[in-house]
Amino acid sequence: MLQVYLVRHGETVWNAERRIQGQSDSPLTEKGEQQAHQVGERVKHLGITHVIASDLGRTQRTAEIIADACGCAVTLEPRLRELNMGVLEKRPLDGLTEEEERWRRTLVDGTENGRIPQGESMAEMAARMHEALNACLALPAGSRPLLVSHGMALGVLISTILGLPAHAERRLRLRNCSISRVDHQHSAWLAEGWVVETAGDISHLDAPALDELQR
Ligand SMILES: O=C(O)[C@@H](CO)OP(=O)(O)O
Repeated sequence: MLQVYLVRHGETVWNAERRIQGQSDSPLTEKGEQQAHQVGERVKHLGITHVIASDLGRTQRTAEIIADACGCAVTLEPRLRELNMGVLEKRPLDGLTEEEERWRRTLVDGTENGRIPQGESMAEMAARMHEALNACLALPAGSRPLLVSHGMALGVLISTILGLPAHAERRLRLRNCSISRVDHQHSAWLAEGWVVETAGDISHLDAPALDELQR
């Protein structure tokens, strides 16, 4: 059985400001750095062998802190990036025009191939996230990877493993530096392949963490 840990990055400046990031980036806040250290403390005795991170700055920084605690190196994986949110990136969630809010809703309400102008669909993101997860199956036997990614990206991955539509991620709260785990296993009882062990665990954090854009 392969166990894969999934971590959302620590709190960022734009998370705290309720500003949409997507594939744009803002740095971790001081609290975000602390959260990453708390993940490191939590996972450092779990035998993590690989820390694999989205190549955006906020995930790289979170991954460096966790990898330091685990004594391993960080590998960058662009397929773990957050959803490309096109023209809504860098926009404040509370300041969207009516048209922008309609684009956002089309994205998250299950409209087939719904996307923000110049952005990516949930299905496209789900496909690349599954590719990145499945790539872990090629690691040497006995590996225990930890992936550092993003709120919607991980939410879509977990939702679709469960057989739910991608936009079901809106019903899954993945706070900054929450830990989830999925296992790839062959069981006589559970479904073959990936199963979800835990989602959104924040018991290692000592202060309330934001969910995506504090929603
Ligand atoms: O991009 C963002 O602003 C949020 C959206 O959910 O994701 P994350 O903070 O996890 O990158």
